[in-house]
Amino acid sequence: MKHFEANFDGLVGPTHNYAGLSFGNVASQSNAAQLSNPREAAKQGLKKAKALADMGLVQGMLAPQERPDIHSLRRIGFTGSDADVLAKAASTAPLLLQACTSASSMWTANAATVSPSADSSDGRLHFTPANLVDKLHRSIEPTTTGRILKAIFSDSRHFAHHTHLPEHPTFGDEGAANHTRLCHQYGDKGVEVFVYGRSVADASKPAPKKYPARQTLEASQAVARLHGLADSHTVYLQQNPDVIDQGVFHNDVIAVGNQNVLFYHEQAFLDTQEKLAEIEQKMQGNMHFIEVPTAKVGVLDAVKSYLFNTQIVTLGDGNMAIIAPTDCRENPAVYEYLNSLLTMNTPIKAVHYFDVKQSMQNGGGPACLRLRVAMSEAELAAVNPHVMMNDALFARLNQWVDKHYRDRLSAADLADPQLLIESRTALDELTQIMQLGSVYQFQR
Ligand SMILES: N=C(N)NCCC[C@H](NC(=O)CCC(=O)O)C(=O)O
Repeated sequence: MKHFEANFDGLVGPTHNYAGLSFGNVASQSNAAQLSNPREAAKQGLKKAKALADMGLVQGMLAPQERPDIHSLRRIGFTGSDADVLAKAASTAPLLLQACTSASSMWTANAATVSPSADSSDGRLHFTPANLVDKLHRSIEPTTTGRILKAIFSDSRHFAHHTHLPEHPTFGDEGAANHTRLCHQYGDKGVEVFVYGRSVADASKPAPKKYPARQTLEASQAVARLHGLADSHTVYLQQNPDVIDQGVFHNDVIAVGNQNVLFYHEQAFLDTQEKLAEIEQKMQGNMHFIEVPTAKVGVLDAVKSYLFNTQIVTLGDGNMAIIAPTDCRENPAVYEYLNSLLTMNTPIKAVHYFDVKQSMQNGGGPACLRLRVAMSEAELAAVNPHVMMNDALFARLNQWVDKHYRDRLSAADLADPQLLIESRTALDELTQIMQLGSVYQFQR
């Protein structure tokens, strides 16, 4: 049977805005209070997703979440009509309103950790939504994320869904952004590499000093247990705390893997040589480790351009291509590196550039926008077909965006009760397009 890796991209929601909510994420902080363009953001994302589908890859879309999240605002004591709740939150606690209005669920690399059936002990594909406890605006995502995933991967003979980990800093979990599944062929049992920023139990491990380490070792281990992964095929790797302090808030800002390729920055990890040897041994050889030296691309250039927040995809002919943000083409050192990479005799033979600047300004590159699900043809046949990208869905979603999305949003607009109505109207229609059922609180 044929196996492949599908990408499920997050559809950008109607409240996409720049609120500067992510301490430690340089782009989010430096673009705070800029005007955003939700319509353009959604269209940039759709264009990238469609281009991958056109390359012959299996591509799906994940629905955005309900924002402003009136239910969270009510839970913290704002009362009255929906418009009253918005007005009171805006005047007394604008930060809380911003947190409850972020479209951050668009970065589906943080939606969940996914283990393919070849890796799990029960032969099913496993999903654990990430609790995202490090950031208030993201910590309100996992329940709805779980519902959306269940509405798409509903067949329990193929798919197993877990509840997100306990909402405590011990289990800080950022999902697939800190997880890379390596393999030879997609249907083979792979090696799942979990990259953590700190350990709660082991104080001897170093931790960053300036910015938070969002992912803990304890969370990674819990997910591996839930998914029934074998120790012989699992590797725990610590991220270099110094690079977290330079703005590498997720591992996928400094490393990316696909099949037997691991593409990473020289400074990405701790104990690099020892850990790469463990990966090589667990993969039983034939790995391509592509290390980018600091002398060629510094950490700051990597963070600015998102060289490692690229997608590495395997095309029909077996060759790999890199899906990069146009920011990589605009950075001379990075562009030169990517051009030289194509001559280096690795499986990567092409680079394709996409403009996802609306997302980039919040620290989300091409790889943040997608959740990878390696699966078989039989598993794909069990997926809700109405979320899969094709000409018809692309046209339908573009029309839907044109109909419902604004082309500018400022901080002041977040309190506009009309924005809430527009957002709910759009999402209600989207659940029909994607046949998701009532996944949103306002529909229940
Ligand atoms: N690297 C991956 N996989 N994802 C990127 C997530 C970016 C997101 N930005 C934000 O949430 C900014 C929102 C704001 O400031 O308005 C975050 O920091 O969690």
